Amino acid sequence: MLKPESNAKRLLMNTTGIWSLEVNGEERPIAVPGSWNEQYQDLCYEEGPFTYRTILYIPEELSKKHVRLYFSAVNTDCEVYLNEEKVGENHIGYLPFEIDVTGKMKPGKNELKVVVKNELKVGGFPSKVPDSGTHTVGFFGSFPPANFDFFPYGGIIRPVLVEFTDHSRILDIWVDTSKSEPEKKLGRVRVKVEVSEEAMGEEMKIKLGEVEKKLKVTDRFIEEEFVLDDARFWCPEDPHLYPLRIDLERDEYTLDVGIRTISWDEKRLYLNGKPIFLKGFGKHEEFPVLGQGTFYPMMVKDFNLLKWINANSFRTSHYPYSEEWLDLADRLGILVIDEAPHVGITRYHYNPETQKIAEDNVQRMIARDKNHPSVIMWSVANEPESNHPDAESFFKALYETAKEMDRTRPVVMVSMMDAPDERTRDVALKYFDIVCVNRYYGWYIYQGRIEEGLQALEKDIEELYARHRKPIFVTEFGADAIAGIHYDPPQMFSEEYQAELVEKTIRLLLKKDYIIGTHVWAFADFKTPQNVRRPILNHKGVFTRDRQPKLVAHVLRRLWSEV
Ligand SMILES: O=C(O)[C@H]1O[C@@H](Oc2ccc([N+](=O)[O-])cc2)[C@H](O)[C@@H](O)[C@@H]1O
Repeated sequence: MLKPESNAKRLLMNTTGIWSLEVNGEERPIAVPGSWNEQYQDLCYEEGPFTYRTILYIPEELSKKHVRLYFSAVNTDCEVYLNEEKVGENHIGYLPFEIDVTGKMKPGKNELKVVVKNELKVGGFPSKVPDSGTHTVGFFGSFPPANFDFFPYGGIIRPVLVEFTDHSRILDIWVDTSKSEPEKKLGRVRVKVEVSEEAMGEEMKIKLGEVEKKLKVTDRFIEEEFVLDDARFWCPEDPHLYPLRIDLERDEYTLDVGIRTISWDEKRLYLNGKPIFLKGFGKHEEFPVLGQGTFYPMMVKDFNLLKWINANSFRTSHYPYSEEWLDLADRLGILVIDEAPHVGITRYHYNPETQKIAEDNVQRMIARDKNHPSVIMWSVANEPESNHPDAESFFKALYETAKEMDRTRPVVMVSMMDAPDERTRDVALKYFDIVCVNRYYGWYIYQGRIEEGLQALEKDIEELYARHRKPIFVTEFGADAIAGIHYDPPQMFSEEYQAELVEKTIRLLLKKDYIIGTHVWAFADFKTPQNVRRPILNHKGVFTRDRQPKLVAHVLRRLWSEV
């Protein structure tokens, strides 16, 4: 599935703006994209279902085109109706889905209706804590009872687009540069294009940079290889993109291609044959008032801050982000660990039906993001209950699903398990290419005792390496700091404590030659469900929720300029 594009042969209509939301038979204005929870106080904790409506006006000539509705993301379960006819449904958030409505758009006025429910479900997506009784403590008494640590925002969170094309059209494009030889500056770009039946017999032009190939379309799938001498390899220092242009007689599509290779061995991760160390963060796509609604200034600001702080990467914890994040990452040279919307997976997910859904989610993420040079790794889940015996076959299947679609990138699962305590033994981590772990020494354990925490961390990491003999990526560590709180000697929740813990953890991990990266949790403060550990926000941000630096930001900026 290709992201809709506007060009000389394709027309794109954006429905962004004020839609109508029906709540208990009453109509209210609602912004799309956005989350309902932050636009109305009385809807803050509501799961719906709520009915969204908007009107689409279509000129007559466009109603005869191939028409596709593209929902960039709806959280979470939804049914879509066009002029009162049900045209589609979708059941996972954070991933796009398309609906072919060719022949169903009338000239003039059309009503688009979307019924959305954002229900937390035990064993479902989004995941609910199995026991959410009011007398349980800590996260298990959270409200709303999300089985994860960020606010479960609902609604049409990303743009809804209507794309008009000819019936003869380009359906998908795959780009593979993994056979390139960086030492020889030799770029090999394999391009595969899928077209509709109607394109058969047409002439196609495929142009990469200055090289153009012409051919006659005789098959739904067309494959070509471009060989470039003296290629500019895409990397954080020089994120060079070559425009790839596909032309049919009645359709066209342009995609930016970065030529680069990814590889790994027992100890290291390599970009273009050279070891790369990942410096950066886990983060969230959320903001006051907007909830999880797409918001472009925040993306530009966050990339600006990533550059300012000398980071080279981030993880799209704990769901795929808006596609524009990846377009910007390609352009600016930031590496991305792309994570499936699988957070809070428990033993209640380990059944064939849910496994099928999870496999589908992984496939949909890879289908969406496969062509981005910035995506360096696929993560199939964050912190599942992976010490449960049934986790083994579940995650093995997700690993294989990802590998079947893409053998060129490492596939990982982010584990909070496999610590020295035998009860945390991870049964699935062994299947993955790189060992990714989240560790909170000096925070949840060894509270207030940074030095002892570091010793325990070192032992833990050494044991992990001895068990797995694979590169280790510490995908989370950190401490809450409430901006403006200072304390000496450093106390938990002070800016000093966070700065010391983060700096010392990174310095310790840098000494191990099998550590391929350290990602601080988190980039910025973010809203969570209500519970005793969270004064409205998770305060582990290196930046505040409105993107101002805490003390640790200055420390990281200096540290990361040296490594
Ligand atoms: O807690 C955090 O700040 C972050 O850590 C991770 O979740 C944990 C929650 C509790 C414990 N614990 O009690 O040990 C450890 C980890 C999650 O990946 C992340 O979404 C969350 O925001």
